[in-house]
Amino acid sequence: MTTTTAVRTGLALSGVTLTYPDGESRLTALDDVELSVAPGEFVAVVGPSGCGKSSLLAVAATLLRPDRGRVLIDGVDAGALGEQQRTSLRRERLGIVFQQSNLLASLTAVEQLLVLESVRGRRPAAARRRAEELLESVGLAGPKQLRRPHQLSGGERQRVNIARALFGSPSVLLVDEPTSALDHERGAQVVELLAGVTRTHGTATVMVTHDRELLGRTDRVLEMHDGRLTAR
Ligand SMILES: Nc1ncnc2c1ncn2[C@@H]1O[C@H](COP(=O)(O)OP(=O)(O)OP(=O)(O)O)[C@@H](O)[C@H]1O
Repeated sequence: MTTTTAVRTGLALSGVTLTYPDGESRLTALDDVELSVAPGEFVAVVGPSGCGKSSLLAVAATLLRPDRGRVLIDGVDAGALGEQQRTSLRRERLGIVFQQSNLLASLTAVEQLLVLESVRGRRPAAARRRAEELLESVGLAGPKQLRRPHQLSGGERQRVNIARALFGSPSVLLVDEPTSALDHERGAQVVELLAGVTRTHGTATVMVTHDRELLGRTDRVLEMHDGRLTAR
């Protein structure tokens, strides 16, 4: 099955509950979570350590199956899909930016974007052009595109991460603590960039953070406490 025909409607979680084994009992990491993010909307989720933010992203990314509830990506119910179809859904519809910039040490910035290209089957020259344009759009132009991760700053590496997440034209962008390794000014620039790409690429963007000073550029802020999500 291919999911490419689905219309872009963004991300919707309804009644999502996730538990982990915890000795004899189970720990509830997500408790009846409702979340709906439209295309072009930038939503922040804040909350203390251990409240369930990473679990929320993992479920939204279809990497973890919830005990109960539904996860819809562009209206496609991830729970109804087999493993292979979920992998396709993820590849075609989701962009994920992790906390650590998990770039491959031996590859240049432009190669980080192209590394998955053989899977997608775009023509090499067109793919390279797109990679260069995307890197430029996140503020990495010219020779910096040919640098390896250790030759880039933390903020620049995070920009490569964001460009890489956008490479497959995702409709949902999931971002985990993108500023945790950055000082305030660079963190603010990365959030500004995420606000910009949300508009220009029309992604339904969810950013998890504990840095409350960076929330001014988001459309909506949700609070997470003990696995429960509420509007602020
Ligand atoms: N694989 C696991 N097995 C058991 N319990 C887990 C597992 N992963 C997370 N937890 C627990 O689930 C709860 C939510 O964890 P989660 O990592 O989602 O929180 P978080 O808000 O992302 O925390 P942080 O801000 O510290 O990264 C915590 O109590 C955590 O200890």
